[in-house]
Amino acid sequence: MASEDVAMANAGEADDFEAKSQSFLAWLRQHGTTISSSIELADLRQHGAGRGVLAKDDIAEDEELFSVTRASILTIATSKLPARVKAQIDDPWLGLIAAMVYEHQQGGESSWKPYLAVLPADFDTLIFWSDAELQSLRGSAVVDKIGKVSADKAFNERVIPVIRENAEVFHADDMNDGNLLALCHRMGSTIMAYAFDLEKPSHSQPKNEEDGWEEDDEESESMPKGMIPLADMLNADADRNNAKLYYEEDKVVMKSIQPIKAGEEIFNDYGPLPTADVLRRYGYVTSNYARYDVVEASLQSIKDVAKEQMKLSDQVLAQRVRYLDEQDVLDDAYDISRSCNEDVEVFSEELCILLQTLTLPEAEFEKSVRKEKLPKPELTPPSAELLSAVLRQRQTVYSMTMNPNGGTRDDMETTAEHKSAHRRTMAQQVIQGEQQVLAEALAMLKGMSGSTGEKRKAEPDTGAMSKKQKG
Ligand SMILES: C[S@@+](CC[C@H](N)C(=O)[O-])C[C@H]1O[C@@H](n2cnc3c(N)ncnc32)[C@H](O)[C@@H]1O
Repeated sequence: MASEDVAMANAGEADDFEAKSQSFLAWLRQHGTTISSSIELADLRQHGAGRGVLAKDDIAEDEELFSVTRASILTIATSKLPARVKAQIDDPWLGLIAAMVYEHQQGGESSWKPYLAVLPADFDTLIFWSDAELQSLRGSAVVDKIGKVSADKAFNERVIPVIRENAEVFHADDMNDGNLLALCHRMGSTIMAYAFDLEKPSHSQPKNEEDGWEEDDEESESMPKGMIPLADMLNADADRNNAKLYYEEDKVVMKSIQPIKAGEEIFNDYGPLPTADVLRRYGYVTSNYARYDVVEASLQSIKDVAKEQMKLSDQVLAQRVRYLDEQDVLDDAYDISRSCNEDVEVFSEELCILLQTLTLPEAEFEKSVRKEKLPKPELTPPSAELLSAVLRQRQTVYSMTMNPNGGTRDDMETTAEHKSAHRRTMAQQVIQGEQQVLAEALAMLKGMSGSTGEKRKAEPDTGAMSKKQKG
């Protein structure tokens, strides 16, 4: 939504918004939260960013901004959900969903009521998009990562039956399965955008100190999850991250990691996410994350183009792919990154090995197999040409329904129409970002292959390398 629309839509609840913030702050203090007098919880709806935390005074590096007691973090362990019900759900993420559904259903009886009142009830995360809205993201691999089907299966099979079985505990007697599923979606999306993976106190150091980013998905899935009041009121900005959460024995502490000027916003670190994933997980887009944008090239698309371009028989293609699988270097899909992203290669080593393997002359491939060696992770002219063809084909898959007015029209009347238009505008930004990735990658490949776009026969390895591999 444009900021005026957000302001208009929110005008009616202005007082309510502020009253909720105040009662949340009072609740935090009652529960042992300490808050530096140099920061404030602010209304950033004019900027389309809900609540956020601002510096009121200049803040030095490594200054404590606030601390939250472990007991006020909402987890499956701290929730008042009866132990016998907790024992029925053994997954950290589903457990927290059940705990949040329980606390939400307790209404005024919940110890977290003033906190739950500042959490959103409405989301723009992709799980809530209609099929028509998702069409505007066609081409982006993010559409296949939403996971609605598997989430619904988990809710329907592992959470809702537990709620039904304990309907009295959950005050869910008069709720049908549709209402319960909607509540699971709401809590699941809240967790995705707000929850933290809780580290053990003994670490007493920032999340994943090694590189400052979040741990990978697999590691993250098994960690206990918790909703940390106030810590989750920090917005994010890939370019201006200035705060970090530290885990101590009986509290968590947010500290500045660089000097912050009075009036500046305090940002937490959401990780090096492509714009598409910021939209999927957090329901908004910003150009700040564009340097992390990627385009996925699937193994299948590479095989299809190789078959056509290199004139490989099915048998040869299968033999080469099998060899890479046996060597454990085969992926289902390969990310193409941007050269301005210093953290990764534009073309990964695994992708280069695949392309090399597919373009090697037969005798060289057989030699590699005999010696049990993989081709070097380099881009030779033939492999650069193969990749160019893959990426040119990839360009054609994207949704082409660009809206020159940025999604909004004068004749839009309902909130639903505005919401849908806003979502399509965000989708456009994702698609444009991915097309930029493709355009840059193709320009780089042109330099490597000297390609005119015409097909060339496979040539022996001449050792051309991608920009970053050289460095
Ligand atoms: C952890 S919460 C941060 C607090 C949130 N603004 C609120 O009012 O509750 C994450 C959510 O904040 C919003 N958000 C975070 N960073 C943002 C930004 N830079 N611009 C706009 N919205 C942002 C997104 O809606 C996201 O899902």
